[in-house]
Amino acid sequence: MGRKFVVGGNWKMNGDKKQVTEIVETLKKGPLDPNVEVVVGVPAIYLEYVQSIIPGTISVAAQNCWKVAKGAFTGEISPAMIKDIGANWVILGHSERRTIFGEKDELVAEKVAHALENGLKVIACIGETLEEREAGKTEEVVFRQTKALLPAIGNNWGNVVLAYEPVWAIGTGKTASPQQAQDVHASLRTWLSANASADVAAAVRIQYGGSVTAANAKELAACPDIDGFLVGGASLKPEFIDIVNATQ
Ligand SMILES: O=C(CO)COP(=O)(O)O
Repeated sequence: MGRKFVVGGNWKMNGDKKQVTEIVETLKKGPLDPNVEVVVGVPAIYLEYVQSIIPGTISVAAQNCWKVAKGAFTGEISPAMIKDIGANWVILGHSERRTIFGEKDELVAEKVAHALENGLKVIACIGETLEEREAGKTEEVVFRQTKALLPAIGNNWGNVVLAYEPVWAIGTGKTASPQQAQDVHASLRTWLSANASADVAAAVRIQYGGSVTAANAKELAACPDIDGFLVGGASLKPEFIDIVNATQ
C-alpha cells in the first residue's frame, strides 16, 4: 500500500487570534487535495480555538508536550490535555526544542512514549546541523536520533510520522536539494529495515522540512522516499495550499 502524503504546517510561535483565524479561513477555502493528510501545529494557547473552527478534515497538533500526565510542571501541557480539547497530534523533538530548550534524545524519547501511550499521533523530528553535515556525520546523527526513539515507539509505528529536518535548512531559505533529502530518507528507510522491521521501513511516512515553499515543493514531492513536508514559514501563508497540493 502506498504511503499517504502528509503535510504539516508548523506555525511555531507566530500569529495572533486574528491571524490564526485568517489562516484557517484560507485552509477552508482550499482547495486541498483530499488524498493528502493535513496537520497544523498550533501554539498551545490557540489549540482549543483552532480545533473549534477548523474543518474536521484537517488535524491539529500541539508543538510540544510534557512526558508525564500531570503535576507540578509549571508551563507544561500533557498529552491528555491536548486530547481533551480534541486535538490528536503532537510535534516532538523539533530542532528548536533540541537546540534552544536543550532537549536531548532521551527526553524526546520519553515524550514520544508518553504521547503515544495517551493516544496521540506523533510527528517526531530529526536532523543534522550544518557542522555535522560538513563533518560527514549526517547519517550517524539521524540514525542516533531515530535509534533513541525505537523503544519509545515499540510497535506503535502506525501513529508516528518522522520529519527529517536538516537544521541548516530551517528558516534559512536554504532548502536541501531533492537529491540530498532523498538520500537521507532512503538511508533512514534502509536503517529502519535493519533496526525496526522491513514493514516499518516500507510503511513509515518521512516528511522533509526546511525552507519548503510552493516553488520547491513539487520537485521534492516527486522523490520516491519523501512522503510529505513539515513546513514552517510558508505554512503561515496562502502558498501552504500549493504545498499541500504539490503531488497533484
Ligand atoms: O522547522 C520547520 C518546520 O518544522 C521548517 O521551517 P521553515 O519552513 O520556516 O524553514
